[in-house]
Amino acid sequence: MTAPVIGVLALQGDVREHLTALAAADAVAGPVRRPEELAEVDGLVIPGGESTTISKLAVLFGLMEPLRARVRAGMPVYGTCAGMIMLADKIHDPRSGQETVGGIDMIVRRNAFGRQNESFEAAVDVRGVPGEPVEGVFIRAPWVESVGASAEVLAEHGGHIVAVRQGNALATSFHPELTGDHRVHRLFTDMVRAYRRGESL
Ligand SMILES: NC(=O)CC[C@H](N)C(=O)O
Repeated sequence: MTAPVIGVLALQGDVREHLTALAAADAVAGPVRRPEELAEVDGLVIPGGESTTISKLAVLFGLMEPLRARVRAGMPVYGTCAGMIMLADKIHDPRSGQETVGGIDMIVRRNAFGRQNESFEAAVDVRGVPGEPVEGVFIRAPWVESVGASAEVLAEHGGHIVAVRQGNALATSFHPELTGDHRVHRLFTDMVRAYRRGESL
């Protein structure tokens, strides 16, 4: 079977790092900015960045509804940090009025680990990633306050949930695309390969 085609939502954020990591995990990777580009990919990464900006631009570019539709229809999607926030059915701070794509029954708290200058790295054991713990890079990172019954917690740090999967949707508070360790991207590309084979996720 040919390599899976995986898009990176390229509205704002660390798009290039994800493109590199996906290519290293044997996917054909390209940026997605328009609904027609979204229609052509087998899976999508939503990068880290600023989730309020990504959300506003997704609405502006006419991508929010197509994104929701494809995630609902089963397309594999992986969100890091701001991308994790985009995949949350609910954001903790209801004042924000920030729209999300949703897909994971979880409540996410933005900037929960503190400000930019409180960013840190920590070893994180991620279920489904074989071998050594993953080096987790946390940059103004969210954590997950709570998950619903259908969401599976894959990792915790300091008593807080930092990685979650629900069927076709995967999310991490941290940024594996910044470390040169592509095991989490490999986990995701394996999900995309399974989806292309018609397996249910
Ligand atoms: N590194 C990141 O993606 C930070 C996420 C950012 N704090 C947000 O709320 O969007």
